[in-house]
Amino acid sequence: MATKKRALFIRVLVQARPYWLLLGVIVLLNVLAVSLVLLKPLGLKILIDSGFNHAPLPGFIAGFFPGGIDFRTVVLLSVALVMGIALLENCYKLVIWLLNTVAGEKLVLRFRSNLFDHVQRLSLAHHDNMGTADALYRIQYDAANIKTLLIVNIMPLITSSVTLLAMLAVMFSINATFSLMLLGVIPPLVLLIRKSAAKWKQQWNDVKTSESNAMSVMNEVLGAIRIIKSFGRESIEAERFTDRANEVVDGQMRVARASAWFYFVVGMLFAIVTALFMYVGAYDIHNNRMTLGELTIILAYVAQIYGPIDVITRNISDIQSSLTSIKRAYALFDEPQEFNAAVQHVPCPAVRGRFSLKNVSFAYDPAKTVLSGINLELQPGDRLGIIGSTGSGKSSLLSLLLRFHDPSSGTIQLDGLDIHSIGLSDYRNQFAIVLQEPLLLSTTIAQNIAYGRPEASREEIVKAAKNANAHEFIMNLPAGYDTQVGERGAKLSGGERQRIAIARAFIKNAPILLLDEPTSSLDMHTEQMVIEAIGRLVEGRNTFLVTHRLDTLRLCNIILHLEKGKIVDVIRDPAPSYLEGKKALYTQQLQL
Ligand SMILES: Nc1ncnc2c1ncn2[C@@H]1O[C@H](COP(=O)(O)OP(=O)(O)OP(=O)(O)O)[C@@H](O)[C@H]1O
Repeated sequence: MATKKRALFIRVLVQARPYWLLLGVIVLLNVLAVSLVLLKPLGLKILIDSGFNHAPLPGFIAGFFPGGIDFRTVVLLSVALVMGIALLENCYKLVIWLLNTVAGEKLVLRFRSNLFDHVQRLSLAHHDNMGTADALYRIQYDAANIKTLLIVNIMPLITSSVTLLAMLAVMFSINATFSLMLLGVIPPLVLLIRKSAAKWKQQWNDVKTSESNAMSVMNEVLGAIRIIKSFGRESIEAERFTDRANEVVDGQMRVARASAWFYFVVGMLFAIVTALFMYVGAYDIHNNRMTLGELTIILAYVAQIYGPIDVITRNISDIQSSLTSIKRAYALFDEPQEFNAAVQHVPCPAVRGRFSLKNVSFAYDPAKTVLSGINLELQPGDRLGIIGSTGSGKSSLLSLLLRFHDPSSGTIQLDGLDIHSIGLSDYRNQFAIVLQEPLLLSTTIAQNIAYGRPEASREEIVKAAKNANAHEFIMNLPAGYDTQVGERGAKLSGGERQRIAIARAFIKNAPILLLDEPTSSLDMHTEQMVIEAIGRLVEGRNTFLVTHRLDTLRLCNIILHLEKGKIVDVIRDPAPSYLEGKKALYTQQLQL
């Protein structure tokens, strides 16, 4: 195993640490179960040798019958041995199967949970770049390969290796020539299995591709059925589907032919070995070099030996593909989290709200500056309205305040402390946010409102909803506060979702408020209700409000105008004429 693979394997073992004992028990049971496999033909051997040919019983059984044994007892003993071994073997299988399931599922659960937890803590820049599908695939499918590797690949590999070695050892003790002959068959058999496995894999992939081609024809046709009908193309599309479906049949036939040939060759190989052993064995028995019972054991092992060889060969190559998937899952683990645990952070002191931005610049991509040279001083209780045309950097400024991203240069201070020196979750806890598209979770209205403070009482939830002008519509819903909002709040209107988001901000009671276009997707009537609720919410809190609606700006005492990432002006306590001027400018821009 290359060094990298070995390092990865060690990482997997460390990840599996809480289950080492369980995995150890499974290995032990598997190895013990091998002795039962070996003992399987013993009953038959005793029946043949001691029942019919009057040979003495094997030493470890003879001790139980000091006075000798009659034919009837030998028969009963053989039958009892066959039954007893089968019973034990199946009990073992049952226990091992259950333990494998417990260990496998727990391994996956722990790995997935750790990975999920880690992914949530990756920077927003990472999520923006990678998207969600890739992370989802790695957590859902790649991580599950930890079970495949340890339980499906390695456990059977250990068991089969021990079984194979033990069978060869027993055979060797009975007849060295036979075991050496069998050893000679193993290398070509391994080669044959490896070559065939690679070929089958490719053929199965081809079958899957043909199947998905046939499916896509169906999908396309049923999705565009009106056009198909209007052009009268039904028969041609049916032919197109049949052509693709025929490729599936051809592919399946190729797999079937290859498998049939493989099993024919393997079957013949073992028939030749069995015939050879019978031929040589017959003379050995005739010349008293071996008993018939011993030959029976050897032939039984020959019949069983293909299983372990097959398992070992296939699993060695499957381990490679499991490790490749696990590597992808670990690659996600190795992405640095946004919070650097190595840096000592101070707890956030009680927020007074003095924000100071000094020469702050920022770029998502070094080639394009989004904010540059931002200088701003805010006093406790200030309500800052941020305006500017689309793409001017308003939301990016909020992202910097929330530490979703870090400035490329410059500093942001809160009450004299660099915000990067404050513990991240402690810092973010000082904020409540309301976005243009509020994100609700698929639980009840009450749980959504109490999201930032799950311990809130029902009275507090109702009070927050009343403050957010939401109580009335909530009470009109069939289950009131216990109504399920559906995925992302799909069962509620935009205005209702927004008021829930405002209630959520009320209940969090954070000293700093960020609002990003909270009213821009609402109709006029709803907007008025939301503005009224926001008016109550901003009282006594440091507020950053991004908006295109200049009416909403009347709630603010400072206006910051951004264009192309730079400050155009910052006006404290603007006169109504200033706002009117900005309104005129915006109307002009919109007309353009
Ligand atoms: N995650 C991102 N990655 C790269 N570029 C981004 C990202 N988010 C925004 N930008 C770019 O940064 C610039 C500023 O975007 P930002 O969203 O801050 O503007 P905005 O003033 O809030 O615009 P709008 O009013 O349309 O919401 C834009 O050019 C935008 O394309």
